[in-house]
Amino acid sequence: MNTTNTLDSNRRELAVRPLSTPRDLKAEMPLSAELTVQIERQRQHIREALHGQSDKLLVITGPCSIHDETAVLDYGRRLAALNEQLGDRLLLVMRAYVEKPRTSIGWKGLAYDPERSGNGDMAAGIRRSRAVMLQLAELGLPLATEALNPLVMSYLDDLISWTAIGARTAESQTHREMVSHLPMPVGIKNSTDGSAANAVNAMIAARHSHHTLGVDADGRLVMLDTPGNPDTHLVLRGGRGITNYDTDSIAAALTTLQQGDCVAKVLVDCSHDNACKQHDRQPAIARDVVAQRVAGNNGILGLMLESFITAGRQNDGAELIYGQSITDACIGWDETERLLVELHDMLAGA
Ligand SMILES: O=C[C@H](O)[C@H](O)COP(=O)(O)O
Ligand SMILES: C=C(OP(=O)(O)O)C(=O)O
Repeated sequence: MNTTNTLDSNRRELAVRPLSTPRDLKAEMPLSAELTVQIERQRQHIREALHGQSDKLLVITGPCSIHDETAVLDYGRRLAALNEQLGDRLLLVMRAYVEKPRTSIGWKGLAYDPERSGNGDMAAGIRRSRAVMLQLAELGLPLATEALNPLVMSYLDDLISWTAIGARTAESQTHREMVSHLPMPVGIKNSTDGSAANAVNAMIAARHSHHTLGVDADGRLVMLDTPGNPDTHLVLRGGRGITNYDTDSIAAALTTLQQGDCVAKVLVDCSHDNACKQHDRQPAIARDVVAQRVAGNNGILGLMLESFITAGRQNDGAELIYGQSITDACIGWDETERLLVELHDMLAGA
């Protein structure tokens, strides 16, 4: 599978490296019958929170990106243990992000370049992504990821309970068509300029059926008739340095959603522009959002945290600090644990 063909092109040399089909990789690393049931149940729990049939607060937490599977599994074990204690009020979902959208260029994630050498190796990257997600799911955790390349998602979709469409892709027709056939709830982020309009248009587009081009499980080009996805919601992540988690911004977002006849629920991303890219602002934002919810704002579905074992971020290199992000800065585990316990206590007053 690591053959490299060089094809002639009128314009430039194109290297083509064949990959396993989604069917073959899934057969090599299959979900057990128990895991299949677990993941469908976890998706259903999120749908219930989304459609007001459960009052659990959805909390999506975990590293900005996966670069070290050992540290990510360590985080997953800690989160799974905490879930035992907090799962009656919090619906904890772990971020398992293997694709990173970049503002311009940069490491694009485990699925693309698992050794971070710059050479890329998607055969190994997608295999390692599926392997680590499978191990995380076996800990009993529901998983969240960002769907960036629809073909990457076709290797991983059965493992995921919640998917994000990022700020940079919410306006893309390809992504909207993909959401319309993803089998799980999907959060769509406001654009990097802070506007929610693209995300709301994406929700409207994604709940409809589409005729589009796709690739089937055996890698054949096919035309897809998608069913439409009724389980989408808005994610507020701020934009251009301006936050949008305050009561007025959330009220405005809920009005925009109602005008588009969309599910009037928002999830607040406490990181990114809401934290002005300062990871240690996240806890105060999370407390503020949960206080709004406890005060009666049921339009708040939940929140997202960028969190890992060691706080902060580091540049990639030979000697890396264990459990620290090499993409966006995260809060550390001790603070995450304290915060989640505190949010759980706050919800006792809801
Ligand atoms: O969440 C991660 C980053 O904010 C996103 O991937 C963009 O990163 P960049 O601006 O460093 O490219
Ligand atoms: C890239 C991310 O977010 P955004 O699309 O909001 O920048 C992320 O959550 O990793």
